[in-house]
Formats: sequence, structure tokens, C-alpha cells
Amino acid sequence: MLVRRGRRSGLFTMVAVHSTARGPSLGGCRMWTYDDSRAAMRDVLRLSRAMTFKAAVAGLPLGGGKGVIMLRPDEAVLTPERREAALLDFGDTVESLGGDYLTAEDVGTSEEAMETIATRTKHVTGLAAGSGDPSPWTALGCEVSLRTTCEYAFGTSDLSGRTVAVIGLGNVGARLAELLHEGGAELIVADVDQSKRELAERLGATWTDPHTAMTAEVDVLAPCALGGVLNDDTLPALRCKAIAGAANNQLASDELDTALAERGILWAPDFVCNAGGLINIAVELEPDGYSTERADTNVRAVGDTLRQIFDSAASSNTTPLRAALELGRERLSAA
Ligand SMILES: NC(=O)c1ccc[n+]([C@@H]2O[C@H](COP(=O)([O-])OP(=O)(O)OC[C@H]3O[C@@H](n4cnc5c(N)ncnc54)[C@H](O)[C@@H]3O)[C@@H](O)[C@H]2O)c1
Repeated sequence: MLVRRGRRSGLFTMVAVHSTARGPSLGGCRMWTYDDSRAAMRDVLRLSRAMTFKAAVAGLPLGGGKGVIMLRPDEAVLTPERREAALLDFGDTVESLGGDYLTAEDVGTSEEAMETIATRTKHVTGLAAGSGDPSPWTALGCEVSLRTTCEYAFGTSDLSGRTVAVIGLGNVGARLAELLHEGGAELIVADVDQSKRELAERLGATWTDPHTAMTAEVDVLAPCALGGVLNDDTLPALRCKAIAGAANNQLASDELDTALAERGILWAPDFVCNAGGLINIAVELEPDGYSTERADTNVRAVGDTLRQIFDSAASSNTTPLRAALELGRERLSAA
């Protein structure tokens, strides 16, 4: 864990390298407000561990890492000059790790932020000249995962007539909704941002509020907004048969995987479904450089990973979450 106070911005920049067992650690740079540096350090460590498992389960030659630029509550929005200073400071922190950590976009940073960081270090991914915006690839991986989940829950991956509730029509959710619509699914969609209603109309989807969508009687629920949406309050009210979506950390606690299984709801682990963006970035690091065709093939392989997890869960009488974590551990210890 490296924590440095930036010489230009005076802000804390942090990088946690959780594992390099399978390759250099990779994870986004989160620019976020924290009450104090301990809270930021806890967050960056937790997120870096999650990246280790996401990369290992996806079979990528990458480890897990994460970066944070810590904003203070009294300066939650930076002026353009201060933002640039903070990004340059973060670039110096990344550079000082000599390639053990590769950075990428995350909450609060964008492709443009990566371009700024790249002026201080070459250990940056997701630049326009490389793999670019990860969101469409995350959406593709989610669509493939959702189809695979349907295969196990309903015996077919065909989406025609399948009812799906998509919660959160942001960069990933909006694209996922389009893909599902193209596949013939009937959609219920929700977002706290009313401007997303336009997309609902264009797709002929039923627009509703997030709570109604969450508890709608549908075949599949696709959470694509915040984490923690599957919790002690929402779980008893669910009326879906399967869940596959992009949101990170959907389960408020890991033990809820058992409660979902007991209710007969098939949950596709979020870090498997949403690995498409990371898989796309990994293509940029291959010896031949980035290629859209290889990205497409590799992202679609999420379906095979998920099949392996569902099969292993069924044969060992465990939950998909436990089977996925076990697969991650096996791959890490074999590295
Ligand atoms: N972008 C990626 O490539 C990527 C990769 C892996 C995981 N994820 C995860 O997927 C999720 C979505 O990512 P994104 O990039 O689309 O984010 P985004 O910020 O573009 O979109 C999030 C959407 O959710 C909506 N929203 C916020 N709170 C809501 C609520 N309570 N109910 C309903 N809608 C709400 C927002 O208005 C917004 O439209 C996040 O959890 C993110 O961590 C994204």
C-alpha cells in the first residue's frame, strides 16, 4: 500500500497492490470524497482485493490493485486546475511503483483523466489510442452472462419474451437494455434520473421507480446501479427467478448468497458478470496490442466461465458465489 501526499495538489494519492501473482495489478483510479485517510485506505484495500478475484476468475494474466485520489469533504469538487494537479500527482504515485500497478478509469475519473495521468507515467490503460471506454464491453459481458443464467434457470438462452428488469440506465445499464431489447426481451427499466425515460420509450420498455422494478415479477433482475441492493430488506420482496447485472458488490453481505439459493433465485456473481470491461483492457496489454475482434471473443468467453461456476456449484452443492471464489483461489494458488 503506497500513500503519498501530492506535491502539486496536497491531496492524498493512494495505490493498493493486492496481488501480482498472476501479473501486474490492475484497477481503476477512484476520485472520491472520504472523511479521513483511514477510510480511504480501507476502501482502496477492499477494492484491490476484489480486483484480484475478478481478474483471476476471468482467467486474466493480471493481479488486483486499485488507486484513490482522496478528496476532502470541504473540497468535494475540484477546480479544473486542482483536478489536473491531483491527476498529475496520482500519475507520479503510479510511476513510482515501476509497473506493478496499472491504472484505469473508475468512479470520478474518465478517459480524459487517463490522458492527463499518462503524461506522468506509461502505466495507464483505457486511453483512446488503446482499449478506450470499458462500459460497452461490460454491457456485452453482462448480456452474455444474463443469457447463460437463463440457460441454467429456464433451459434456454433465448431472450424472446423473457421479462427482465434493468435498474440503472447509466453507461452500462443503458447499453445492456439495448442489447436485451435487440434479443427480444420485454423490459421493465428504472433510474433515479428521469431523463433516462427517453431511452425507455425508445425501447418500448415499461418505465417505473427503482423499488417497483426491484420487486417486479420478472424472469431476471439486472441491477446496474449501486452496490448493496440485495439485502435483508429487499431479499424477501424479490419476485424474480434469476439475477445477473453489472453493479459491483450487489450482496450487502456474502452470506446472502445462501438466502437467495434457498429462495430458488439463481444469482450470477457480479464480479463474473461485470468483468467485460477488465477483459477488454487486458487485450490492450497482449503482445499484439489491442484488437476489437479479440476483445469481442474474450468478453464473450465470460459465458464459459459462468457455466463452469454454475456447474461446479451444482456438483459441490454450494452457491455460485462460493464456487466463483473457489475458482479464483485455485487460479491464484496455481500462479
Ligand atoms: N462502467 C463499467 O465498465 C463497469 C465495470 C464494472 C462494474 N461496473 C459497475 O456497474 C454499475 C454501473 O456502472 P456505470 O458505469 O453504468 O455507472 P453510471 O454512473 O454511468 O450509471 C449508474 C446509473 O444508475 C443510476 N442510479 C443511481 N442510483 C440509483 C438508484 N438508487 N436506483 C436506480 N438507479 C440509480 C444513475 O442515475 C445512473 O444512470 C456500478 O455499480 C459500477 O461499479 C461498471
